[in-house]
Amino acid sequence: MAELITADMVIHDVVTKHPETVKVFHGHGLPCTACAVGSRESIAGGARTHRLPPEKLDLLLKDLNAAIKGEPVSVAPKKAPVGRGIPLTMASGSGRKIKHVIAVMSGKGGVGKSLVTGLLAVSLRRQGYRVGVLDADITGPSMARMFGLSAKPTMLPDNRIRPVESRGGIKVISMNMFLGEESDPVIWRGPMVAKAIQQFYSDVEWDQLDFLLVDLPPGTSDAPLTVMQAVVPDGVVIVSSPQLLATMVVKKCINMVRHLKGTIIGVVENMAYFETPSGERYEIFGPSQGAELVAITGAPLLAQLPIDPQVAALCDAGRVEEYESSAYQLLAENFLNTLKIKR
Ligand SMILES: Nc1ncnc2c1ncn2[C@@H]1O[C@H](COP(=O)(O)OP(=O)(O)OP(=O)(O)O)[C@@H](O)[C@H]1O
Repeated sequence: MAELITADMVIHDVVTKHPETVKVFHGHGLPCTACAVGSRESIAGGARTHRLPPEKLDLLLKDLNAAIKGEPVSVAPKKAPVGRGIPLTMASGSGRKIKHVIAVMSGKGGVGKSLVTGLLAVSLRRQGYRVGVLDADITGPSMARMFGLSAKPTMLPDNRIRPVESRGGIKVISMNMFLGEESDPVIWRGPMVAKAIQQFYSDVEWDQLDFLLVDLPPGTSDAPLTVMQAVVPDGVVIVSSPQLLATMVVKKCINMVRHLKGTIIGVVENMAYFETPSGERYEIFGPSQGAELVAITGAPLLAQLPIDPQVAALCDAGRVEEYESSAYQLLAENFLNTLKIKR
């Protein structure tokens, strides 16, 4: 028997499973599928928000159930607004194949988002999790280089894309993999960038993953907005450095996540100190701002990472997976504890 759509179901789950219902929602005056809130809102909640009387809610449910059976509906199925948060469906997805989509963000450039993304992926993979990395920094991608990947992604039937797998088994997709030369520039306006990110998420055959880590470019404009509204991550990790300026700009990013009703699962303070071989610590970029970040976000400090020339050298050489560090192990442990994940 076909599944029945009921008022308590989450809009995101309904449209993910039945994309044909997007137009029905919209036809009934509920633009929730184009809003980040729709990812957590029930149908009844959406109806309340948009002041739909009970009899109209009943009619909406009747039409939704008719639509999934291919039967006629009572409203003209309007075209839904695109690109403003309709949760994207995964490639060939019957149900959700990725358990956790986590965005790594910072308002400020160069604080080490990519490094944190890469090393968190490595630590999780070492613990046996199935991990993917989506490099959403379309114009300044770094993931292919960090993992030493020069192969091109394979095109599958139906124009889907198979990501490139690292030596350690991490699935990676990055714009550089599609360029003739690594140094070729990507000179695109915002909508093109947004489209590429959407394709990296929905047209890539990620298969079953425990974690898809999304490395975002700095700032609060097109790319982070696309990820927050269209991909709708389950959580966001904020990366900062102790510099006051970085912290100030990072606050903008925290406010953006809040504004879009995202969940900050933790903060990471990178470049927190430098430790000499004899164990002396120097706070090169000033005293830690970790406590302030915790106070602002209400989320735990997942790690304070040292400046380590070795990690920079390994990233440049495409050998990030060879890096060993207790600080990153702790980052992964705290991350998993925060999410309360068991293998
Ligand atoms: N803790 C660290 N120790 C040593 N080098 C680091 C550390 N963190 C980052 N780096 C180096 O600093 C540079 C910038 O780091 P990264 O690319 O990760 O920053 P980002 O925030 O992703 O930058 P962008 O704003 O360009 O996206 C890289 O060369 C990286 O290897």
